[in-house]
Amino acid sequence: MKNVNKYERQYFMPPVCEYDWAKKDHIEKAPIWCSVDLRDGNQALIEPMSLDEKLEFFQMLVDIGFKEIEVGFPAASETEFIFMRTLIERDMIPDDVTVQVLTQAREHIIKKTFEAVKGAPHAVIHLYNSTSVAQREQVFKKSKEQIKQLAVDGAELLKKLADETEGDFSFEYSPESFHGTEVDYAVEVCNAVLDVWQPSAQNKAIINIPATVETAMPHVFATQIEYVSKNLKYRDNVVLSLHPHNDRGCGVSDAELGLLAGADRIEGTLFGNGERTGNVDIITVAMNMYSYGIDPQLDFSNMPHIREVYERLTRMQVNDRQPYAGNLVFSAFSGSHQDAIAKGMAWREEKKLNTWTVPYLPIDPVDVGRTYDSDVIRINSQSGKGGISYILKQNFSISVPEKMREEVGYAVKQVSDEEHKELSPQWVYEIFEDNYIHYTPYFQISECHFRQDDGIMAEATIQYGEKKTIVDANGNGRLDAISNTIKQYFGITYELSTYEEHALSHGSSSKAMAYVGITHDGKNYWGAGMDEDIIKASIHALVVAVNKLPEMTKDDNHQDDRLVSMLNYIQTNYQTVTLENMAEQFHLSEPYISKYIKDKSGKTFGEHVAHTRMKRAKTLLKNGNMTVENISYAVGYQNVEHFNRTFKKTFEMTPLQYRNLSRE
Ligand SMILES: CC(=O)SCCNC(=O)CCNC(=O)[C@H](O)C(C)(C)COP(=O)(O)OP(=O)(O)OC[C@H]1O[C@@H](n2cnc3c(N)ncnc32)[C@H](O)[C@@H]1OP(=O)(O)O
Ligand SMILES: CC(C)C(=O)C(=O)O
Repeated sequence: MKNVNKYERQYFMPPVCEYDWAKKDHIEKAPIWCSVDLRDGNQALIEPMSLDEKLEFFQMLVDIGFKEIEVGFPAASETEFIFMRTLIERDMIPDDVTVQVLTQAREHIIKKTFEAVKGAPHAVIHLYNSTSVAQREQVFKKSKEQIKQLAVDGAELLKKLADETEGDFSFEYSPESFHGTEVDYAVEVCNAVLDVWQPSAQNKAIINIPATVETAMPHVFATQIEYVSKNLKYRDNVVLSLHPHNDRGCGVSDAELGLLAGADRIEGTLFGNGERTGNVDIITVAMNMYSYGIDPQLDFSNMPHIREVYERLTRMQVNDRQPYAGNLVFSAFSGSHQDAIAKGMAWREEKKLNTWTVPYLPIDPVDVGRTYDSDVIRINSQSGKGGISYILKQNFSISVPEKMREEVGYAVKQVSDEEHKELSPQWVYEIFEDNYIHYTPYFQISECHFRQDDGIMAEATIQYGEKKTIVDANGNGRLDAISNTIKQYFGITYELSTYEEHALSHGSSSKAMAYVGITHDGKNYWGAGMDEDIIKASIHALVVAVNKLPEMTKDDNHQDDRLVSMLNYIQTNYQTVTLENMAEQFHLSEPYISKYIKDKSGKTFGEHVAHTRMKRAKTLLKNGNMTVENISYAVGYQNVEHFNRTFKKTFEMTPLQYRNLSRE
């Protein structure tokens, strides 16, 4: 950065530096909050708010619990003036709320301001003038004495007009551009203004220290504020207020350290709207206190609503990472965070904790109107088994067995990695379903009967392609007996290593969920089943797991190499495959291929093609960036109607219904 020599520090340390503020480790109580959204926030908008918009915003501030609201700069524009008049004339200011208006230290502006506040039940008239070296020299071209006199003249006029105007008024003074002002001089000007106003216990004055342009580090600001607090006259009758901006990105720290240093009041805005980088974000300061167990006396429990109103009326956008309010601020995508959150939530439930200690979540998202389901654990390629299992459990009541989680995790992550997409809970569920429930089996058990006979005797109908064989075997339980029929029939070995089941309470269904893990050659293979009948669910899970054994996919006796090649050919060429080009590829006749596939796999050539195309179409639909027509062509259907019908038949819904479901 070659221009660095152009810059030098633009702030002053106080003549005496004390650091009592540094000995305090927390803020003890909520300050007086003053929202300046309708003034400082509004003056910084590309398009300032209209009268109706200001009225709606005002109401929201009242609902949040603000007791002091700077409603505008009435001398600035007709809208500002009328807004103030409307609040008074329509009696819209609640008894416990004080409105505040800003004015420069110029006679005609002050007079116009008093016209605006005439009849106010109670209003603060906020006077400001810049005291900084730069503005004394460059803007006002006045000496220190003359600038002080400008403030004093303004203060006197305020006092005079307040006496003459109907209504109840108190005063605030800001030495604007405080950071560019010698600290003792700023205090001198404030004290001169206070000498005019003579604040009392019944009629306190507000001295507001603005970090108009934030040029100092927060600890410097705190040290300055401690000096101001200790050197202001009438201190007991003065409310010391801060008005931090955020040019260095430290507005919140300025406010917090300034409160430790003796300030009583904070002026700021929602979401930090305001000039340039904005004013201090009151939500963050308040919620930081909340996270320490201090009631901020402001209600942000419906943050999504506050955010919606704010975005609509200001036409600003709340950043995804905005503390306590952004879309992503409670979301964990990464595996270790998700794992810790899921365990922390389980711990909390198990121990019935009242205090919040869940790792990675500074506050309970529910307290600001967010939900665990859609906000906290979100799945992409950075996610892990803990988070993925949490999603399946929270959204679909699927409790993946501990030992199965890693494999499920990798299956889900892989899809996100390949698609470069976040996966919705519905998508995660479908991956689980495709891999463990709807896994296309080479064999099935189409029927089975049990009888008590030295343990359990199972009689299973094993269906392989068109062929059905009834096999008997004993076992020490029903699943074990069925497993033995399979082992016996196929001549394979494996160990039934995990079996878990639970009821599925999701939605209106009352199904049972079963998970089976088998071990073969030191490797685990998993399947899951869902059925009203728990034994059917268990058998299904077992059959899926066994179908995944390498023996079942490689052994010539059971899995024809030629069939595998044909099915692979269909999978790879699903867009264009026909019996004709398969016949050419395999040097066989079309009718032969057709019959061969049906006999060996139990499904027709057309069903295999449609199934593969539909699976691909489903992925493309979920990606959301292609039209249904284009997807239809992409997966090999020239006729969109035909595509729609096939999709509906396969998934019992139209492509559009599916797309909408995936977005939810
Ligand atoms: C840091 C802050 O946010 S301060 C608040 C800033 N907000 C706004 O300015 C928004 C509303 N402002 C306005 O609508 C207009 O500026 C008005 C109506 C207040 C004044 O309008 P105008 O007089 O037409 O213009 P402008 O603001 O440029 O006036 C500048 C003059 O005011 C003087 N001035 C500026 N601020 C002050 C002040 N606080 N006290 C006394 N004089 C001041 C300037 O020195 C300059 O004086 P000059 O005429 O001798 O050169
Ligand atoms: C008028 C004052 C308080 C102000 O807005 C500022 O200095 O930022």
